[in-house]
Amino acid sequence: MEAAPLFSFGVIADIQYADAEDGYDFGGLRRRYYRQSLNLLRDAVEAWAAERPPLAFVLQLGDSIDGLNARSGEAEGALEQVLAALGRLPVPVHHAWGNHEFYNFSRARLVRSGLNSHPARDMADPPAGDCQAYDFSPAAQFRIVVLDAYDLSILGREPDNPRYQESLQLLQEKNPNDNLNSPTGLKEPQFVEFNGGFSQAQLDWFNEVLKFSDENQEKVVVMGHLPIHPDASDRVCLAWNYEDALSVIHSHQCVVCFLAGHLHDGGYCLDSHGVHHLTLEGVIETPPESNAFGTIYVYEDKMILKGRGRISDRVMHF
Ligand SMILES: Nc1ccn([C@@H]2O[C@H](COP(=O)(O)OP(=O)(O)OC[C@H](O)CO)[C@@H](O)[C@H]2O)c(=O)n1
Repeated sequence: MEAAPLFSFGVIADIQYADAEDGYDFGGLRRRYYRQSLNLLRDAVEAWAAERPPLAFVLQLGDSIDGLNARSGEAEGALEQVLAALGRLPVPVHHAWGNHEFYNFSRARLVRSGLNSHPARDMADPPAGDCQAYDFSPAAQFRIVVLDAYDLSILGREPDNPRYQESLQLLQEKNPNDNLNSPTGLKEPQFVEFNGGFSQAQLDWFNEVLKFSDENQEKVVVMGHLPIHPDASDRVCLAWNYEDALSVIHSHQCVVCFLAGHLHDGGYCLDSHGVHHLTLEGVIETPPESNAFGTIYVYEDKMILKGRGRISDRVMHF
């Protein structure tokens, strides 16, 4: 029998709840179960809450409610429902922010919402007060880093904000299409409005966290809404400057796994530096009779993912 894990945690991505009839993705091929996604979340919470020993925390990888809510004026109510479901867990939930958070809320609103899981700020944090990037240590010699993949973005900030202007300039340099959500004809197809990237300030902070972890022989799991490895994603769903994030990770020894959402079909690769990149299947495109969540059991030398529904079991050695 397997020895007891050091700790375990839940993972879930792209719930995209809305009290709306089923629809389809932009391509018209994949069904989106907007209303049912809340029931799948509740089932996930029930399964996690029953686990013994209890989980240490849950990672919610972003896009908790769908952009449809902004159009129907139901964003606050939809978020309340999702947070109430997660609130039944007796453990902390750490939230990444995705594009659908920004279709519904400004960054300023998110900072004051239940999706702000950032602990009390200290001097080592990234400079921008509205950046959802932080780290914590759930157990000796392990660290979790939450990254904000929309720190560079035209979503979530007012046009008079300098970060918005910097992001718009970069996006327009890379994407000459009239519709900035369209990747048609792009050499770097990730440069679309529904993605974003990491500011230099965030990358510098990330580098310092990983330096500390290297020096203290810690293993690090990183999470963010957008995937950063082309073999764990289609090229359209990657973070704008995914290569910069990868360079930071690869200049250190400590990172063992990068968890992301956004690509609802999911993906996985083990990269050339031994880092596991796991992109989780999205709840929103999961039929009501299935599900898409998992529990990760952490050991000294591996993580074992027990997937439910569309998410496969996986052993990730390090
Ligand atoms: N080729 C495209 C794709 C999308 N759009 C528009 O962009 C907005 C966001 O798209 P949406 O599918 O809602 O984003 P998700 O985060 O749910 O999914 C991301 C990946 O596609 C999942 O695999 C929306 O307004 C689309 O209409 C576009 O114009 N052109």
